[in-house]
Amino acid sequence: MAQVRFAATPSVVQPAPESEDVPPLPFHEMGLDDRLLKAIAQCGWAQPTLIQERAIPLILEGQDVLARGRTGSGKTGAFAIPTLQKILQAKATATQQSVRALMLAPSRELARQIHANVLALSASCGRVIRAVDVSGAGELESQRPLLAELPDIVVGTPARVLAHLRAGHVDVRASLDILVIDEADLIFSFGYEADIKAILPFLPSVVQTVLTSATLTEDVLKLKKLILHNAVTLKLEEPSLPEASQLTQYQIKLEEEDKFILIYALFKLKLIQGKSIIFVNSVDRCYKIKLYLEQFQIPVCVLNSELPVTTRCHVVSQFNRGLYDVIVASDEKFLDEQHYTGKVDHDKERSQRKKDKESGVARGIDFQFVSNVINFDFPADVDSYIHRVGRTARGNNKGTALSLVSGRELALSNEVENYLKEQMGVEGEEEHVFKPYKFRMQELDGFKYRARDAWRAVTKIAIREARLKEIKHEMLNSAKLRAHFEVNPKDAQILRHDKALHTVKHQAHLKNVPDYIVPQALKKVVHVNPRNKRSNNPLSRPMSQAKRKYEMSKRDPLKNLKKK
Ligand SMILES: Nc1ncnc2c1ncn2[C@@H]1O[C@H](COP(=O)(O)OP(=O)(O)OP(=O)(O)O)[C@@H](O)[C@H]1O
Repeated sequence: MAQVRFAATPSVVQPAPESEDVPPLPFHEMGLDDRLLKAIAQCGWAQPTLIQERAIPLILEGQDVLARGRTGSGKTGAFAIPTLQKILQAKATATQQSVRALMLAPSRELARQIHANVLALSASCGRVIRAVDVSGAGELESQRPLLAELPDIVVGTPARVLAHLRAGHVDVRASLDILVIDEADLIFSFGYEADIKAILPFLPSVVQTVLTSATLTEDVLKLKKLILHNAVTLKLEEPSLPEASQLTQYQIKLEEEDKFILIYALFKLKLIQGKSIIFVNSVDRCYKIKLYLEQFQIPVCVLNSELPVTTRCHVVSQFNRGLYDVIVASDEKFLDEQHYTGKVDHDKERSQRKKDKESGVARGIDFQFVSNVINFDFPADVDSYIHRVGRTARGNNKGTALSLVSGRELALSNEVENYLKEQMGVEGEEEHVFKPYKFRMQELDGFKYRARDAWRAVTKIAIREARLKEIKHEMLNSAKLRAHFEVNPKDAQILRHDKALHTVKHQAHLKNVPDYIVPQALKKVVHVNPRNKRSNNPLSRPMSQAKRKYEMSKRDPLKNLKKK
């Protein structure tokens, strides 16, 4: 039956050393402060990733660095650790508090993540290091007090940081030691080039600069020329995705109906272990899968371009905290939104931005400890595949990717596999990067009828209602609209009591998996419905309402007492 089981909770593996004779340089041999080593250990980072091993010593030496590393290679730690070390060193002798590091990221989500990483890595330093994230959506003026305290590290999007510098909320000309521009290629795609240029006159004439990027585009090289001096370029010759020992990539050829039958069975029979992201190609499909899986009591959350940035951050943080095991993500239109970056589109960059059309969800956002990525719909191109699959097997963790490929998607999947084969140096027609996911679909016949029922129940109207419901929920919770609702409580009421939702027809039987539909081969390994067994408790057996009432009253000691 299911010959391949998904990876269990990820375990840590060693980073590949450059050659057999050169062992990786461990963190404790990098001359780092004990407080940092303690925090690194608390993050669970046993060994540096390749990019960390190379970049940390260079940045500590004071070199300008352009670090190209594949997605999930640990670039944030590569610049955050040496920055913190330098700040600790400087503060040991400094007499004045000042802003020493500026970290720019192309989106609020990424800025928030960098900030969270910096806080985690400085957790053992007590109050010695202060870091603020100014990328939030609030008023510029409200962040002024944060900057007035001269935090050691300021994190933000280029537009926000520039606005503060122009407003005179902070002056770093005499104090800044290090400038980091993370995801430099996205800085261009998101139209921040002009802001970066405008920031430069507010910086000291000489400042150590670190650029990180997943790709070395022309734009990134231009930026390197503009702001880096005698920089070392770390162009790690790694394939775009981790090697097979860290990331297992499976593929199964299935048409639409079999796709939804399979995911139902995989989740319901717990053949997938650990946290998973299911990728689809549109917002509608996102809700379709959510409403479909929810009928089987498989709780999932959604992430898509319609949700405001705060909600998206909230969803990712809930997922990271383990509140959900499954996220359904779609990436359509993600970057066309003004609110993603908090910035007006620049026409010039628009066409380029479209190329990145899925990086918003998939790229840069750090879903933690994702064991599996499932491509329910196959992505549109190689880049999208890499960005999606790059959400698992991050840092030194292991992961699995499973692509469900229909006949129409086969050509795309071959294209992606050929690209990966070339990158990984896999030769020969018979050799594959995508392992076949061997699942005998005919044994899922018992699941078919339930799956069809549930799939059909998710009508277009149900999807529209689900999307509307989420938007209404966002409006009711919007900080910006709160004042309006206080003055106009009727508006809030209307939103709350708008016409009843055409929710998906509730089919109680779908939540259980009767034993007779479980494939014979899996009966011994899966444990579904432990409550299916007849129990001695009469209340747990199916019974009419009248009978239940009678049983309840029989069990209620007070009622029994009264009768006596
Ligand atoms: N040395 C390490 N050991 C184990 N895990 C690590 C290590 N360094 C970083 N990680 C983890 O790996 C994940 C990816 O790190 P990070 O976000 O810095 O990657 P990235 O290269 O910036 O990726 P992207 O380009 O997609 O943003 C994070 O969850 C991080 O906690």
